[in-house]
Amino acid sequence: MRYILAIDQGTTSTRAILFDASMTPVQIAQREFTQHYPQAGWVEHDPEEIWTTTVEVCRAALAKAGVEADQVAGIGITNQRETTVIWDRDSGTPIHNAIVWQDRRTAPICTALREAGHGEMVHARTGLLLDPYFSGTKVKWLLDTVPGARARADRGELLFGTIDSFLIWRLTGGRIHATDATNAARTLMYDIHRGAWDDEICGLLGVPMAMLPEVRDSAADFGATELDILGAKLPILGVAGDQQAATIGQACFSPGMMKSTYGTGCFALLNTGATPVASTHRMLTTIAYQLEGKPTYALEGSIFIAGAAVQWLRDGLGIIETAAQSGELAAQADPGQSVTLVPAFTGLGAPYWAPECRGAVFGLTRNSGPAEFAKAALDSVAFQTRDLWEAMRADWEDGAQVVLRVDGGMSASDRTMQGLADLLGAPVDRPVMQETTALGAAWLAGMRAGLYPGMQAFAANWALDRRFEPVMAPTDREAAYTRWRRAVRAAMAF
Ligand SMILES: Nc1ncnc2c1ncn2[C@@H]1O[C@H](COP(=O)(O)OP(=O)(O)O)[C@@H](O)[C@H]1O
Ligand SMILES: O=P(O)(O)OC[C@H](O)CO
Repeated sequence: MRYILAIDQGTTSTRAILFDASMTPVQIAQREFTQHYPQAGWVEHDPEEIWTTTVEVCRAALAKAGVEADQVAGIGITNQRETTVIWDRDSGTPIHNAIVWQDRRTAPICTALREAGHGEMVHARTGLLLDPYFSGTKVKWLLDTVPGARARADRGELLFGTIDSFLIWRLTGGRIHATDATNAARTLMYDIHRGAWDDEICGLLGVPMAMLPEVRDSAADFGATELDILGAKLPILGVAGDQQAATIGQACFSPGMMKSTYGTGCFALLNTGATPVASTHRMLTTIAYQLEGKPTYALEGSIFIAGAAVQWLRDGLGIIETAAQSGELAAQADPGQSVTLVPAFTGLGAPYWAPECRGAVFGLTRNSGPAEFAKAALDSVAFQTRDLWEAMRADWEDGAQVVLRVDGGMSASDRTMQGLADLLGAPVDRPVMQETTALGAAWLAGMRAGLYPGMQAFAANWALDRRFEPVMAPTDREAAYTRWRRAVRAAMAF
C-alpha cells in the first residue's frame, strides 16, 4: 500500500493527514501552537514552533497508522497564507517571529503607499489591495525594524517566504527555496498576469529580489525531505495555500464553481477560468491553482471573522460552552427582534477593507439576551457571505450560474448553512468529505506521484452530504440584508 502525507499548517494548529491510495484519510495528528499578541492588532507565530509541530504531527500520523515512511509516495503542503517569515540563508534561523496574516501593524505603510498613488498599479498587477493582510508590507516592516536586517538582506544573507517556503527550506535541509503560484499570489509582490515577481513593487517596498523564492506549479518537484526527519527521503510534490487547496479539494475546477470555507474566518473563491477577472467590487483576483505552467484564476472574498464570532460567544461572552451549542441557543431567539452584530473585531475584510473599523451590535431591546446574541453571531456569517456573493456575481459575467460548495468547521452548523441558503436565495452544497484542504494538497502530490487520478476522475469523486435549499420569503430576505448594510455603514461611521 502506498500513501500520501498532507501537511496542513493552519493559523491555530498544525496537522498531518495520511491518505491511502484511494484518497481516503486514514490517520490524522494535530498540534495547536502559541498565538503571540505583542500589542493590540499584532499577531505573531514562532517559526520554530511551526517547524517542531510540523515534524511532530508528521511522525505521529505515520506512527499511529503503523505506516513506514518509505511507504509514502509524496508529501503535499498546504498552509495559512500571507504569514511572513524571514530567515538567515546559512543558519536557517528566523530573524523575528512570523507576522501573521491577521496582523494589522502595517496599516500606516499601506496608507502611505495609497496616498502616494500606488494603489491602482499594485491592484492591476497583483490582484490585491493595499491592506496589511498581505505579505509585502510585513516584509518591509521587518526589514525596516529588525536591527541590521536591511543591510543583511542587501548582502543576500536573508530569505523571505510564506509558511510553505519556510517548511520546504527546513524539510529539504536548506536546499530548496521555492513556493507555488497560489502562495506567491498572496504576497503583494507577484504579478499574477506575467507570473513573475514585480521589480517595481519590490522597489517600492525596499525588498531585494534575491530574497524571494522561486515560483513553481502547485503540482511540481519541491525537493525531498532530509533522511533523518521522517526516516526516508520523501519527495514534496504538491504545494498550495490553504484556501486554494480547499478549492481543489472541493473540485471547483470549472468556471462558476465557488467554495466557501467557514473556519476562524471565511474565504470564498470563485473559479473564473484561464483569464483573470479584475474586480470592480473590491474582491481580490488570485490564482486558484497552477498546473503545467497554466494558472487558473479566481475571485476571492476574504472575511476575517466567521467561526471566531462563535468563539467570542464562548470565550468572550461565556454564553455557550461548545461551538455546537450556538445553533441550539440561536434557535431560541425571539423572532420579533432584529439584533444585528457587525463582527469587525479585527477590522472588516472584503468588500469593505476597513482595518480600523471595530465591532458593533445594533437593535438591542430590554429583552435581548444570549439567544439573540447567538443568532446575531451566526447570521453575521451569512450576511458577510451575501456581501461577497453580490460582489462576485456583479464582477463576473456568468454570475447568475454560480454553484456554492461549503466546508470548514462551521459548515457543520445546519442552522448557519440553512441561514446562508436563505439569505443568498440559492442552494448551498455541503460535501461528505470535510477534509477538503488536506485533500486538495494530497491530490496535487498524489497526482504528481502517479498514485491519484487526473482532474476529471478526482472531480467525479466529490459526494454531496446535504443540499440546503432557500425557504425564506424573498421580501424577508431583502429586508434583513438591507438592515445588515445599514449596520455596517453605521459601524464604519463610528
Ligand atoms: N457546530 C458549530 N456551530 C458553529 N460554529 C462552529 C461549529 N463547529 C465549529 N465551529 C466554529 O468553526 C471554527 C473551527 O473551524 P476550523 O475549520 O477548524 O477552523 P480553523 O481551520 O480556522 O482553525 C471555530 O471558530 C468554531 O467556533
Ligand atoms: O489557517 P486558516 O484556515 O485560518 O486560513 C488562513 C488563510 O489562509 C488566510 O488567508
